[in-house]
Amino acid sequence: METETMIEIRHAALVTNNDRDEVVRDATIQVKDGKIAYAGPGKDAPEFSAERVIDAHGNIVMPGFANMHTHVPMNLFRSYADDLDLMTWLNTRIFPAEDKLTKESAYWASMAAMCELAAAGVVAFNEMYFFVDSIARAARESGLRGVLSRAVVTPAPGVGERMLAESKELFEKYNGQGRLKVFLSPHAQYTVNNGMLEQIAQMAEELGTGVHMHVSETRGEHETCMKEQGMTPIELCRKTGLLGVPFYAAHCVWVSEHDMELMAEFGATVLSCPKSNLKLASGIAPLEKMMRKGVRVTLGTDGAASNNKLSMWEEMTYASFLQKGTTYDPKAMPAAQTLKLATRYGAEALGLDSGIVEAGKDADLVMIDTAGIRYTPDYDDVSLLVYAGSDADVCMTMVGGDVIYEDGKFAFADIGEVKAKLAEYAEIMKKI
Ligand SMILES: N[C@@H](CCSC[C@H]1O[C@@H](n2cnc3c(=O)[nH]cnc32)[C@H](O)[C@@H]1O)C(=O)O
Ligand SMILES: [Zn+2]
Repeated sequence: METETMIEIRHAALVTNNDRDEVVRDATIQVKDGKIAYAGPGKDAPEFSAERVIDAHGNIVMPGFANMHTHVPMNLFRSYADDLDLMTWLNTRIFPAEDKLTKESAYWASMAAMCELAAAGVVAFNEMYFFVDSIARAARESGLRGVLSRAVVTPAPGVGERMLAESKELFEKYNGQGRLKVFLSPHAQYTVNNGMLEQIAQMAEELGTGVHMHVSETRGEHETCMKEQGMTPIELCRKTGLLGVPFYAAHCVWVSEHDMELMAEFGATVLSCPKSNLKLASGIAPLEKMMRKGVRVTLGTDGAASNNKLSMWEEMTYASFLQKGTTYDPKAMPAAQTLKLATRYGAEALGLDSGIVEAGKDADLVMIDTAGIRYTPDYDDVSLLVYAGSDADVCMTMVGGDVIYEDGKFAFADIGEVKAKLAEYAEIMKKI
């Protein structure tokens, strides 16, 4: 990867994403050693001996997205199984296809996802899957920040223990290496027994790491858990100790008032995937209510087989509009708050030092090309981004000061090769 240590971006419209939601016109952003050295009015910028100057000529610079729930190798399964509910989708189509995955195919599918994420302005992703070595390899090559986790399931005695041991090895191998971190991951309440949930909570406590889990995704999950365990999945997470460690709960569509209070009390993070929840007909998560109760809410896409795009732009639109539409309150999830859910709140939840564009932060930035007709006229840049923006507008993605994507080109991948590999592996899936 070609890297310059000192880059200066001039004449940008800077969406800082700070507490005051400041937008700075004709801004200069100076990047040195992976960090933002200066971000503010161009006229006040200090002298800077840049190795590269980017003339942003009015383009928007904003913090990159944190995609908080992904299964990146599932890029191989896009359009493979549509129009099914979660359980039918998993049991009849996805699990059999996953049996045919290999280290190599999982790597190339992850590479495809890295390209899709980088080109759409994502700087960090929070991942749950298996073939974690393949994912780590793709993530490292891409330069994206990745929080990886090995999903644990307990279909038969001994299986979960083996997967948990593997999770610990992965933690030792990758956590804190470069831009990678490692969490633990019970797949879901309906695939993991209570004893294993307790073991995972204990190990997370010992390792000092987080836990990423699918929680209360469907009505069936909620009802079965109530019937069999006499409590909700979130209440079970408290009972087994999972809420006592940094806890990252994907979906949370079927949550009770008490669940929301528990999540607020324990500081859990909700990873909402509004599009995936709609496509699998799981429902709509009550984000507005959760936020009013003090729960930290962030956004993710889920995998390419249930979305079917890894677009944080679309998640922002769906998240905001669904809350407005279901609460009958147009003030619900306004643009600036929605942008924070998709960027800063995720970065903060993952312990990253980005999500705001200001001096001292890591330079995890994206540049938005404002030449398109949708950016004219320009009354409000944040509104334009959230309500009118899209993947295609991203013209540059920078992580830790490294430009990993620019004007259709990837610093880390030959897109033709990635596409050819996926086409080849798809032939195997077609035979199932
Ligand atoms: N069965 C694997 C471990 C599971 S990886 C994570 C799993 O989550 C599945 N998955 C993807 N999206 C969702 C979702 O929205 N809800 C529940 N599971 C999902 C995905 O297909 C994958 O099987 C093994 O043998 O090691
Ligand atoms: Zn998922």
